[in-house]
Amino acid sequence: MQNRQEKISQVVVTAVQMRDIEDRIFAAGMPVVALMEKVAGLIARRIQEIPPTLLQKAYSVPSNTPFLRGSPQAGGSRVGILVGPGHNGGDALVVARELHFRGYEVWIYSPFSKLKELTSQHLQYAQSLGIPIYQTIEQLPDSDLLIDGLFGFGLERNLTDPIASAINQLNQLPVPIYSIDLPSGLHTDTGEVLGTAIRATHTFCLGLWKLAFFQDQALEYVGKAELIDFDIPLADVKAVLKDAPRIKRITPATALANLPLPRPPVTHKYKEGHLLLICGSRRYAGGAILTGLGARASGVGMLSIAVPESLKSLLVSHLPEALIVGCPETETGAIAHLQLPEKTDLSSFDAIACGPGLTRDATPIVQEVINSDRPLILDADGLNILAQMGAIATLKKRLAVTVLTPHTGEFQRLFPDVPDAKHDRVQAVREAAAQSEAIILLKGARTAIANPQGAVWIVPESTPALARGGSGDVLTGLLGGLLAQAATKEIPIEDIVATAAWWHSQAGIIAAQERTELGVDAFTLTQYLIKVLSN
Ligand SMILES: NC(=O)C1=CN([C@@H]2O[C@H](COP(=O)(O)OP(=O)(O)OC[C@H]3O[C@@H](n4cnc5c(N)ncnc54)[C@H](O)[C@@H]3O)[C@@H](O)[C@H]2O)[C@@H](O)CC1
Ligand SMILES: Nc1ncnc2c1ncn2[C@@H]1O[C@H](COP(=O)(O)OP(=O)(O)O)[C@@H](O)[C@H]1O
Ligand SMILES: [K+]
Repeated sequence: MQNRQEKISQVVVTAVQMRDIEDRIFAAGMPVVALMEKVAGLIARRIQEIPPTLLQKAYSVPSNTPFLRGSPQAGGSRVGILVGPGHNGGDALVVARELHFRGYEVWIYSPFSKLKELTSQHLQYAQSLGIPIYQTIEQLPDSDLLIDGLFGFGLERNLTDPIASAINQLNQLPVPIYSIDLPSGLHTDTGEVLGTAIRATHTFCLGLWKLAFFQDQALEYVGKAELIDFDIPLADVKAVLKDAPRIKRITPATALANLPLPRPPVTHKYKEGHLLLICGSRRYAGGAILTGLGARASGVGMLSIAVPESLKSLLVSHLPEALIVGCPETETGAIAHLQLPEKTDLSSFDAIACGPGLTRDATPIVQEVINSDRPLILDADGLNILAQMGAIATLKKRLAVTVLTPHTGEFQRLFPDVPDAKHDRVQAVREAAAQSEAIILLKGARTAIANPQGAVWIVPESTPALARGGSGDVLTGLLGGLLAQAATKEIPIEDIVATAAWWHSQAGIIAAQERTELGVDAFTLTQYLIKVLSN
């Protein structure tokens, strides 16, 4: 059985769900004031673990620097506490009080005249302790660190002046900012900037992961994110989420559980999946190689790769283990139609992945695989051709599962009527999956995957090192290989898709750690895939 921490770490909630969960806890008897003490106490302890050296230099530290633990020696540091009108401000004031007693030089910025009662009481007590309190931004003294308790998930509308311009000025200060719950100014669900927002170096997300943390548009505001677990009972989480479609963070445990490991001791290559890749053109030869290398890393039992005839010897030289199927070419060097070896047809394959490097001249072959009854992944030009056919109507006719792997541009071409994928990627991918009855993987800094039933999986961490031509081709091959291997097992396809996306991102992260964010070209990425499992 999974332990509580693992289960909590998978959960992602909206603001409304978080409010409902908290309400249940309060209704059950937990006093609000006690919970605030508990939560803020945990935050204060985390702040004390930041070594002074990191504080002074933190604004120049790369965003992937881990928190350093076990050095509670930061007494004497100057900490500015930014206090808003609600309970986010209340949390911040408890942190202010705790740090004051631990020997930090604390000041408070409290620009609002009307505060919630509990927040007001904490402010009054802080004042009685002699902690300086300022109402205007011009009065603020220097600090080594700012703690942002202006707004949490209670932010309701766009920020306006004077608080908006104060936030803009605070963002200019050369000190790290630690946000409580989420950076003030971000929409809790969409991650949209409501007027303006704090650019945090770190954010302590309280209790359960909020959706904003996984929306691309929020990432540059969130900085390094950490969950502060304050013992929300799982029963309350379940009670609130029971009927809602799930949004799940993919964790290492869930991803690894879906891998075809260990292999049964008695097996053979066709039992471990036969994947057909259809990719490449005279113009885009490399994409076919990268897709093949991604598939190789999946461990798939048999790999066939259909390419234009003129690419055959190139592919053989890079992937000697694969069966390379040379196909007749169009004048432009695209695959004209599929020409499989004798006694083979599409039913010979456990899965098909089609698209990287095809060019739009390969329409007949895309049509052919769409008409087949095989599990199918469409990527790149496969998606562009599908968009021309009319994605939703075409996909609804399919008899087997389809997985689409668009980036935002491809997504918009496929689903022009789904609301802007840049505004709320999670909602957009969910809607597209429901409309098309396909599984959709929307690529991005935080890749999101949805099934037609409305469930969503999110890759919680990745690296901009992957923003390079060809890394998507690697993912298509990897996913194809896993899908083919899963054909004989009873693992839901969407779980396989989530596993592939997680694996791909982890390989990028490990490669970037060793080689910097500039050292992860797509070929290199293929060489790091297996390290994710063997580390
Ligand atoms: N109750 C507790 O003890 C707990 C508190 N937590 C903290 O409480 C926060 C939620 O508290 P609240 O519900 O009080 O909400 P917030 O503190 O996020 O802010 C809401 C307050 O801001 C005002 N407001 C909203 N939008 C505004 C705008 N655009 N301009 C000016 N004012 C605006 C509202 O009128 C309200 O007073 C969480 O984010 C978290 O930090 C919880 O995480 C843990 C439990
Ligand atoms: N900023 C980023 N952070 C993390 N991953 C990224 C980022 N930008 C791109 N990626 C990942 O890199 C891959 C790019 O794929 P794609 O856009 O199809 O490009 P290509 O087809 O040229 O390889 C996707 O898996 C995507 O999620
Ligand atoms: K905040």
